Amino acid sequence: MVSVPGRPSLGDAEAPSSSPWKAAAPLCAAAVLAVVVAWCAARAAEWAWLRPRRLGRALRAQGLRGTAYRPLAGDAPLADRLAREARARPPLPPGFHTVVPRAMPLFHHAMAEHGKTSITWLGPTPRVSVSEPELVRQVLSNKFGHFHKPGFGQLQRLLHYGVSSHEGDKWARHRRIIKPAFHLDKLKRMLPAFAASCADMVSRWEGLLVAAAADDGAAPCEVDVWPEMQRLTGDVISRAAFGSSYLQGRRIFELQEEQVRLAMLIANKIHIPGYIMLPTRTNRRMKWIAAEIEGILRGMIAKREGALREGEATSDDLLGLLLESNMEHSSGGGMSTDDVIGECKLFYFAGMETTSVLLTWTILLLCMHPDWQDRARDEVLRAVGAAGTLDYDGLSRLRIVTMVLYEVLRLYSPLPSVHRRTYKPMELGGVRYPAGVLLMLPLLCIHHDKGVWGPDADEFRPERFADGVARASGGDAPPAFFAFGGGPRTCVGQSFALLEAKMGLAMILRSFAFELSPSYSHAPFPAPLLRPEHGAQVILRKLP
Ligand code: HEM
Repeated sequence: MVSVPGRPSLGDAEAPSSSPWKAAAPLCAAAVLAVVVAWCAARAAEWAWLRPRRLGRALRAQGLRGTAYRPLAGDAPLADRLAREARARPPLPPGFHTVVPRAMPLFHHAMAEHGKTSITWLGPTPRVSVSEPELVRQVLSNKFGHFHKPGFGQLQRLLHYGVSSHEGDKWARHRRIIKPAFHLDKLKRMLPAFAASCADMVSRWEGLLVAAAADDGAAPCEVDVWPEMQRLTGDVISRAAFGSSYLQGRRIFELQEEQVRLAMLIANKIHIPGYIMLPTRTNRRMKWIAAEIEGILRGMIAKREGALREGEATSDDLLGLLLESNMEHSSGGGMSTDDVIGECKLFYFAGMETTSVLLTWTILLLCMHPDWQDRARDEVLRAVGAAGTLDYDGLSRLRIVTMVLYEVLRLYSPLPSVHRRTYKPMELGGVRYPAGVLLMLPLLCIHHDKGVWGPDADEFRPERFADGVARASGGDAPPAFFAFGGGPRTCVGQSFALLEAKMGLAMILRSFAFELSPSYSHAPFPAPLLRPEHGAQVILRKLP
């Protein structure tokens, strides 16, 4: 650049005009940042504090009352005391199953104090628990589209994202495509897969008994049936979902098991917005597993779709049936590959732990009620013999086993509660709810309600199901049995679960006798399914 002495150079001339901008730039950036921070803080305050308070005020104005368990508001001692009392309860008197105060102490307390529709605060957000069966039925039927499932966080999306998370048209489309895969005719064809998994378990237990006998000459041995049932139902769903690709299915199952363990580790931090995005070791591992599972499923789906296009018959497994149904619906808008992956992941989550919880409590209750164990075993031996094949006809003859399973589902409902959020302002049971209220339907409490089930509601009495579910709660009232939910979103896999449970129980009953081990301690704990907190130790004996 040429500069003439005494005159400012071009560079000098430019300098004064650009310098105010240069000086202002950091100020502008700081101002923008301050606005963004203030906006985020206002949004966070609105969602985390102001909005819940407004909802609480609106509910109280409607006459609803409740109990708050807000540690910061000095309510912690009450919550602590209830939780302590629930855990320190003495052993149950034989025949009685007072599960609710132990498994849901806070809601039990709120309902005892404030009635069947009451509010509970676990933090600033009010939850309304509704336990009048007629109102629960109205919420689940969702006739006017007033209710949605509560929002699903990023963690849940990582674990599974299928029909249970969708709403509106997307939910209806997925449900239409999935439903045929669970049709009874299709389930009948999956029975050999169920039988193979049960036979593996029985021979494993026989091996344990042989080893125990070799050790000290005494034949019985102790088994914790909780992990055993998890293994069984994981195996069943791997075979039923992926047929010949069963080994890949098992790999998915193992990966998902690890994912659930990791999810439990971070469960108490997940309400922090964006927490799952942080590059912590657990988060990175979670994402790696999600990508690995997706990779395996994508490969399987591509192979099966290719075979379908070539006109090859699908196999009788859930994935094959799902793809077949998807192809039939493709003209009216089928599911994308990502959707199919989401549904496959959901089958594990929805189907595995629920059924293992049911089978575990069934074995424990049959230990506590040996007369029913004998009656159920006699029935199995009469219906199918000690070594006969357990086919669909044989399983449908098992009346006592079915009654036992329903009674266990009532007393120890695997899903103790389900949730809904009001989507629009609406009225329910004479109370006007604004949009955005979280409703908790405590299925377990309803199943133990003496006003509904009679004074023996806490007793194990399978004979109440002798005339079917519809008449079990007595009188002409519609059934107050919600173990599989209700309305259009009722469990799509309930026939699958019941067939699997009948098969598993029948195979165990005809090979083994069982009683509670002295090391067992009774502690139903919702985490979030109702599992035995300290395991389910039983003493097994091989039947002659
Ligand atoms: C004892 C076993 C089971 C119990 C107690 C159970 C319970 C339930 C309940 C209560 C719901 C309704 C949730 C709500 O309304 O928010 C549900 C939904 C669902 N269940 Fe099950 N379930 C069991 C087994 C299974 C199995 C074996 C499968 C599949 C393999 C399955 C798949 C599903 C699916 C996909 C949904 C969502 C349905 C929808 O939103 O449209 N479940 N289950």
